[in-house]
Amino acid sequence: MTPADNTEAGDPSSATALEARGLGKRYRRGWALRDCSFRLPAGRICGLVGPNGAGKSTLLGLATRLVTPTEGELRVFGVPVEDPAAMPRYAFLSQDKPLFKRFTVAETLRMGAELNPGWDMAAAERIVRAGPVPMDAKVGTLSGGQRTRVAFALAFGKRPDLLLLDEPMADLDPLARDEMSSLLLSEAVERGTTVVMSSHVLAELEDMCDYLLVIADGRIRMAGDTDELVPAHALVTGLAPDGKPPADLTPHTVVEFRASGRQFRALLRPHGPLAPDWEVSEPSLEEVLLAHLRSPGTEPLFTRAARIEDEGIHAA
Ligand SMILES: Nc1ncnc2c1ncn2[C@@H]1O[C@H](COP(=O)(O)OP(=O)(O)OP(=O)(O)O)[C@@H](O)[C@H]1O
Repeated sequence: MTPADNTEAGDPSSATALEARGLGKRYRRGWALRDCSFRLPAGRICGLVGPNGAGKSTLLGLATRLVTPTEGELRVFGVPVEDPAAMPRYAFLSQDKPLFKRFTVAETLRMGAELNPGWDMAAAERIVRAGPVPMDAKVGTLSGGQRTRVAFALAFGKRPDLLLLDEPMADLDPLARDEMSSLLLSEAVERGTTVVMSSHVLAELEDMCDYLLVIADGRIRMAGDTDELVPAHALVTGLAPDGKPPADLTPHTVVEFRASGRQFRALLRPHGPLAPDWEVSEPSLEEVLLAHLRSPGTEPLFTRAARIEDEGIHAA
């Protein structure tokens, strides 16, 4: 797909917000991200999940030009990320949310207006006022949660088509977290903004995200629509008298196997009928994620929407 195909298409929902091909970043210590190929369709709320050091911030850094790739390419709405034309399309909220402490909230928003041609002051003020955060307060005097709200206002005021968030809710109390997630969802849905949000809170991802990128050891392990990824798995329990995986499991991709006493419990991707004497249920998103995070060696799984052709990746 050419950039023109992607950005000029009448239906924005048919566009691709992010597309990575063979993307990789190597530091002196080794690869932080490797062989990263995926597609994120526009308009999705995408959770970026993985253990500490998996490569999530590196991927967000590559998407915002804070990190230079060692290999491969990344496109934002069809435009190579290094092309200045990509910059107005996205906003980034980093973990440390850098803001000028001596500026008041109002001055911070005015700075946003001056730096961003498409600035939407009404939207930025609405987000701040819902706090409530006093407009004349210096940023340095605000609580962590209030600062997060101002940072969100700065990001949304830019009216980005793609919003990249690195653990945005980490410093919020449960109430503020709930409030900011609703705000994030309603603002994103209203404008069709694509969101990529890294988080360690699996319940948060389950509530908010309709798309997932799961990373472990610098590689994409699972990518695609949540409502296809989860049903591609089954949670089965059955008899394993010797504590070993029974032969009936062989045709299936076993993500995780646990034996206790004479019973086993396995999370698997079925390939064909399951043994009739097993008890089978559909796992929750959290169960699927935990099993994959505990078993990073499992064959990667990509749904059709996430898959980059000819990369030898198995579709769900
Ligand atoms: N500037 C850097 N120089 C050297 N190594 C780095 C640098 N930034 C990241 N790394 C390494 O790259 C790997 C991926 O780090 P990254 O910060 O992307 O992980 P993460 O998934 O965001 O982790 P966390 O959940 O802890 O924030 C880690 O091994 C990290 O030590």
